[in-house]
Amino acid sequence: MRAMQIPSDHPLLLQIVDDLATHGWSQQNIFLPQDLTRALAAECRKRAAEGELAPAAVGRGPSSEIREGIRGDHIQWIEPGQAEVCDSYLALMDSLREALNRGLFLGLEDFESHFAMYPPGAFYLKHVDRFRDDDRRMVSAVVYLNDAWLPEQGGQLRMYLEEGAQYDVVPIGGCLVVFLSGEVPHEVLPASRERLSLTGWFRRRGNEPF
Ligand SMILES: O=C(O)CCC(=O)C(=O)O
Ligand SMILES: [Fe+2]
Repeated sequence: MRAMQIPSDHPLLLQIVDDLATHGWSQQNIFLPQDLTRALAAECRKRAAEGELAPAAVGRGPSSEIREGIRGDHIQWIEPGQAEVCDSYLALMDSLREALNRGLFLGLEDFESHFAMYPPGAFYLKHVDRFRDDDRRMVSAVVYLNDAWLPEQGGQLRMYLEEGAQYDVVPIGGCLVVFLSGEVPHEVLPASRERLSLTGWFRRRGNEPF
């Protein structure tokens, strides 16, 4: 798979920056190239088959716990150097990080991300992506890895926007959704089929002294 670095002034990235600045979120239906989407989906399925995905926890640190009544996805955190396809994804997200820093002066320093697999019927109740005791997450970015998804199969990402508005994203392969982590409550609706994605967060530096 080709390395996916693209210039941080690519029109698609500038569009995302502009959307975030004007309304706090952006949806790009054709973001990941089809071959990369397929390869990432295969990598996610392989890891699931090998038992590497684990039920996701709610919260952070010692108080985090598995609560399927809140979220029912299985995840695995991604590290650089594990797989070429994942490195291609990380390179693409790094270009987006640079574009966000250039356009919005967010001071984003790193990116953490995981594969997520929602079995049929699994959901993630309404939440925001920032922890009470850790506000480093600034921008959330989700890419979907599902072939030929139909709206009637469910699994939408529902975002709660200003003035009571709601917006649903159908998790179609190759689509990217980006939003301000602390400002957009959202939920994942249950689906009638397995739902695959990569979810990540751009983070700024913490407030530790020195
Ligand atoms: O998969 C999605 O559409 C969103 C997942 C999500 O909200 C999360 O992992 O925090
Ligand atoms: Fe979330």
